[in-house]
Amino acid sequence: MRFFIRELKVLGAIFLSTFAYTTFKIYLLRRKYKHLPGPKTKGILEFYFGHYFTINKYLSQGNIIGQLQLQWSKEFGSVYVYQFLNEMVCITNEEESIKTILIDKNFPKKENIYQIVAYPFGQRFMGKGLVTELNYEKWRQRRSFLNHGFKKSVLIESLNEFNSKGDILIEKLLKLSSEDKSIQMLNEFSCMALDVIAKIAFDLNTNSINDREMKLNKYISLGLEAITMLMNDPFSQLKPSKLNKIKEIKSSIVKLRKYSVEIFNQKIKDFEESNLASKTMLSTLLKHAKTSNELDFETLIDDFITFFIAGQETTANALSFCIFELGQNERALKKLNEEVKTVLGQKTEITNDDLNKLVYTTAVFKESMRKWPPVPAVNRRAPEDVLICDKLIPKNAWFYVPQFIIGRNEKYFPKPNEFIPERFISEDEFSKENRITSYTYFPFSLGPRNCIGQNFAMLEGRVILAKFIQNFDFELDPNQSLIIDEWTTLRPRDGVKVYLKPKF
Ligand code: HEM
Repeated sequence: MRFFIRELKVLGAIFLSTFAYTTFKIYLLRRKYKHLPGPKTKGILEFYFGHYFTINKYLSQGNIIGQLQLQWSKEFGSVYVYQFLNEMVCITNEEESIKTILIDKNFPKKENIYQIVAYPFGQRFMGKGLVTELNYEKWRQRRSFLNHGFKKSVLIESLNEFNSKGDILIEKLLKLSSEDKSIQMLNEFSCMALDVIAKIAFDLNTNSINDREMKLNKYISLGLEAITMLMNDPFSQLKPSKLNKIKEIKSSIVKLRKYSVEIFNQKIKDFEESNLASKTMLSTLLKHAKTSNELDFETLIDDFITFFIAGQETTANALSFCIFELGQNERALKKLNEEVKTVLGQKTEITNDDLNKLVYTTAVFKESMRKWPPVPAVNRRAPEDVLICDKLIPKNAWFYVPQFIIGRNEKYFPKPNEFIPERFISEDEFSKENRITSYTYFPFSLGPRNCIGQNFAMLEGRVILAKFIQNFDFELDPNQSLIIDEWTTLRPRDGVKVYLKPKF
């Protein structure tokens, strides 16, 4: 009994000292950021947890975090901070500050956030792939040899592949449209985008557009859901209500890896037989792996998975948002229809010349990424003190760099909640009222760690949007919610359901 009491005392002492230490650390943290504006915390609970409860309540009401941050931005100005558990999140919506963080200082990615992306719930997901590689030297080496394949001039050679996957999608939509049911466009775009990246990057014929059993989409979605769950609520792992979901997610990530290893091994065999003559991204990776001691098999799989995820989700969401907005904006849809009819008529093979003429189509794609940037923010850490909007931000601050919020800053984008593609057309008067620069509009991020696939996405997005408009009239199904979810990427909750009417 006496032994038990002694144990209890020791445990009590450990608990008390941990509690005192945590309290002191949080007190110091809050003091360091006291000079900065931002929503204040109330009471003892918020002293420890910051705005954790406010944020989770807000999200549970069907909102995305960007909307709350946007409200705070309007209230607290161009730079502000809020506490989230034991960290301070620093948000700025000023052009100059974006330049400082992403270009001039080129602050590194915030380690613990990208660690979640790499290993959600401890499962290797993107691992040390290009998005989540935090070792600058290793990343730089890989990025520099991969860059070539993503140059516009190189990708234009693959326009036929974008066209042919687009045609398969149109065929499928034609069939579905005869069934007199509404069609969920996000689903269809996701399958198409998966097939495009599989073919162009890895010379793989996944045919998920026509293969309902293709599981890759589901595995990827669940992995992304895991990341968002952990970012919004690091305690989700401890909540019994989430246990089944987490089990499903973990098993899905394991299956994704297993599937990737299988196809990757098959591809390696094919490539060895063809002496790595192909010019796809996969052969570039394999060639590099042969000459570099750094790149092991698991990292190759990480990159394989990374390119599937980064190349599929984002583009599919961007395209779905185009349909989402066009379905609610008759005027823009009419103009787009007219342009596509004039430039393309009934031709099926879209060339680079056609794309140059599809000015309004390009503007629609860009405007939809302004309102709904598929990647709504990137996370950086300041390894040194830095002046942002004349305010001193302390070393190690967490910068949440929000494409979503800047895209809705009235100073740069008048009528920010309206969908007005003309703001991206330099000849249009309205574009002059906007201030669109690399630092106010950056859906693909900025600086050395910007999106390697942006040319790819711009080609794919415009080809597919133009083909869709060329072939169909459509109406949004009124029986759907227009709520937007954030699963790392932004996505329409009901996937944009439409009724299609073929034009020909
Ligand atoms: C509309 C489509 C797309 C959007 C909005 C988008 C956006 C972004 C953003 C914001 C980043 C920076 C992420 C960060 O710093 O955390 C990024 C990185 C990346 N994206 Fe994209 N992306 C798109 C399409 C693509 C495509 C089609 C590919 C591949 C073919 C791709 C591959 C990548 C990769 C590999 C990175 C990491 C680059 C690096 O760190 O070196 N993305 N993308």
